Amino acid sequence: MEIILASGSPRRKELLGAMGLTFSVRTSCADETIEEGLPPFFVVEQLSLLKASSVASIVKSEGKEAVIIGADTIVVSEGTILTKPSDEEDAKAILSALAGKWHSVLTGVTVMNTKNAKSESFYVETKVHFIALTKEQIDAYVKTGEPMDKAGAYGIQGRGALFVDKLDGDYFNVVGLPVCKLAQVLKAEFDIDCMA
Ligand SMILES: Cc1cn([C@H]2C[C@H](O)[C@@H](COP(=O)(O)OP(=O)(O)OP(=O)(O)O)O2)c(=O)[nH]c1=O
Repeated sequence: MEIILASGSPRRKELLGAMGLTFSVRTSCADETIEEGLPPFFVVEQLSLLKASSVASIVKSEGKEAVIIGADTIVVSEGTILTKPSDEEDAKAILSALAGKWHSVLTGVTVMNTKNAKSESFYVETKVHFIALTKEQIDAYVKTGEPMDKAGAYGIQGRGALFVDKLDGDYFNVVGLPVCKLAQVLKAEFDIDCMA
């Protein structure tokens, strides 16, 4: 069965590749608007489901079958959901809110088999702590452009690593894909064994 990653994220492509799987990539055109007041874990699971379903309909309309993987990552700071910054000012405001505190990074994942309509959604939470940051440090980081396509306005895999002094959970979950949990779900529910 063909495996399709329903994501335009280069990080997710790299991580799924590192799991040893052969797959293709199709970008979803799902509407990622977040309804107010929903619990963050529900939001990420729903968005991952939307992304996977959107690609599943295209695959089905082409008369093909596949196992589709969709994912979504958000940052939660003091109960507020932070997605990608809308502009540089927003990125600065987000980073100021994260500085000197703990926040959570949640990635929701949906795996869907179009052949039998089996679908599994789950999420993984990683807690991340930032050191205190000065306005100058935040401005300099935003100038690099790194924050603009990332939830929470930082990339732990890049210069954003300089802000992180503590982490509790799966590092890869922060980068966009909880590879260990995903491998377990693929094996248990979809008979796809990454370790074979
Ligand atoms: C916190 C953090 C997020 N991110 C990224 C992971 C995700 O790509 C992105 C969150 O946006 P998403 O909407 O989850 O994903 P995306 O728009 O990049 O890709 P697609 O919807 O097509 O799957 O933030 C990092 O790369 N490093 C980090 O440290």
